[in-house]
Amino acid sequence: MSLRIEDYALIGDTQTAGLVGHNGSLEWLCLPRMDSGACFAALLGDPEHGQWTLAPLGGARTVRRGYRKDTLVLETELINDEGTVRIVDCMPIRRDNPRVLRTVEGVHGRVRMRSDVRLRFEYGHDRPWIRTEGHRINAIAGPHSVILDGDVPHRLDDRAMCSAEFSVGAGERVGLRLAWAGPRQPELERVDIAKTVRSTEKWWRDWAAQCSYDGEYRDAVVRSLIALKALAYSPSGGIVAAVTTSLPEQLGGVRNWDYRFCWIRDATFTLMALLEAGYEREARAWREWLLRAMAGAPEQMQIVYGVDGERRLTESELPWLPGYAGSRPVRIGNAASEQFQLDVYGELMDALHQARTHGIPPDPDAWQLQRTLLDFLESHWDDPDNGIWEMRGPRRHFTHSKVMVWAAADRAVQGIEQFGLDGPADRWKALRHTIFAEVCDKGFDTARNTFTHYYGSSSLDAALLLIPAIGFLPADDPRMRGTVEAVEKHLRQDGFVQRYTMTKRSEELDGLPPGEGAFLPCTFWLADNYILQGRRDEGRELFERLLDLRNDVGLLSEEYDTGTGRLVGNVPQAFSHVALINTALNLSGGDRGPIRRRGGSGSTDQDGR
Ligand SMILES: OC[C@H]1O[C@H](O[C@H]2O[C@H](CO)[C@@H](O)[C@H](O)[C@H]2O)[C@H](O)[C@@H](O)[C@@H]1O
Repeated sequence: MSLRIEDYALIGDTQTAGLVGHNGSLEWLCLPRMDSGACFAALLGDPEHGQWTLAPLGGARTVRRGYRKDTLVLETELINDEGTVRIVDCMPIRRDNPRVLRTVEGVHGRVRMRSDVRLRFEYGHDRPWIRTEGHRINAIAGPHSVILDGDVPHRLDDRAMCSAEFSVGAGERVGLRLAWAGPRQPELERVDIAKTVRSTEKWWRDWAAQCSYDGEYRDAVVRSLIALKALAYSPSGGIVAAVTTSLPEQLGGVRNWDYRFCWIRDATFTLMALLEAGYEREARAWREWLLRAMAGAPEQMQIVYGVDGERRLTESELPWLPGYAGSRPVRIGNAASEQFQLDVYGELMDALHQARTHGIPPDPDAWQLQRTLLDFLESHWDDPDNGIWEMRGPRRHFTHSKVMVWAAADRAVQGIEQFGLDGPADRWKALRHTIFAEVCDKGFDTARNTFTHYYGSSSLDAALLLIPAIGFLPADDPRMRGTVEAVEKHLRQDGFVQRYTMTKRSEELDGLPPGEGAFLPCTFWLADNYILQGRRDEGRELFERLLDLRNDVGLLSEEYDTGTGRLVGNVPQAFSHVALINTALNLSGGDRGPIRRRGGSGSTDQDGR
């Protein structure tokens, strides 16, 4: 039986990441990069697909679990009749090889422990050749070579499982290390595990200390920032949407996607939250990643890239994996990479505009890129697209997509007016005005007093809750109030918001059978609208309900299944943590919250100019 998605905690080294269950079992680990094949994939299958269990012999229950304050160093305390142990898990920030360090500390009594390591490369498909070299195990298959060593030796059995039994008494410590090396890398040196855990802890604390937010939700905000930092691939500055693939949006369903890639949209949202919280270095690194990834012809711009800017993210299925809770297919790669999504241009222009506003020194290449994008948009803004929700059905004129092209034109105009950049201001103003008028005409249903999902439709889209944040219309505009009411009435489920109207007919729209959880970022956006409308108490109440959905270590996935009361979808999800940070800052910031500053710059076309 799989653990629940909320039973997992994250460890990572800002280049790759793993998930540890509340029972001390490491069930997901991709080496050497976040998007590499997993060597532990039990999360999407069973122990034979790769897993490292570390637990008291004969069972135990978890008494406490949490990260050491302001770090990504995880502690899991387990108890049984013999006593209590604490497992400390982390991945040191990488200088050379990716490593997982697992330390068992005796807290009370003397506890007999067992470590079982099943290394299976390529998502549980490849059983490696495993050799014992003294105290060390070495598992090799193709490009992978993993060593397992530490204070106690593991022995290999005939089922390719490496096991160790040992005991720890109060005050004693046993350290274990798993490290990846490429095929031609030199012999790995032994490390002082305790010292390395301490330096990892310090690294995260120093990073968290840079956070400029010190409001009432500081702990939740810092935990989310740490999750985002773990999603940023440090060698390039790319930011992945989540560290997992194929955790289902509906338990047992088919909406299972690979999120270990850098969506321009998710990454720009992430960047803005990092900027708001004082992390400028990450913002610069992301801009560099972006310029490299997007270099070339604008018509070839993708909506999602690999962590190093790779373009080919071919989607395929892994038929040997039964999927999380039987949710098939398990997919790697993502066909959304071939989609056309207009909103991305607006998000990108907005992110670069916010970077300027925050005083990040301008980069001439970045402005040149923006000019090229605007040229492209001038002749393509009225093409149908796949939209923010990456619809796999026919392309349409999504209202949110057009609003975001308006945002692209608006930020370009602001670049000229506020920062003295060079460009055809009158042409871009005219474009902005044309789009504004068209959206208000074709994307708004006057009879129902709401913006609609796509031109001429009667269905709804929670992405339109972003309109005030973007600055297209203020939150107290009657059309926006009407849209919020419609979302409350038709897209809410037990208080949480679904992305868009989902009926049997909507299968034609997204190309998938209906059924998924409430989308957590959309629910945060509803809270933002309450705050902007002056309904602060409702905003706070909804925000605190969302905070309660975090698991015991403060992590959120993408969606929440209100029926079963469980988190669903990939985890930890950047989109959800970004939205959490923004709403916390909006609640604490009063008139200076990010949403006001971002959308309320007064450059809008509200009067239809
Ligand atoms: O619902 C179908 C689509 O679902 C995924 O996209 C979602 O996740 C993306 C990454 O967080 C996000 O940018 C997008 O807005 C979401 O709809 C999936 O990646 C797509 O392939 C799929 O078509």
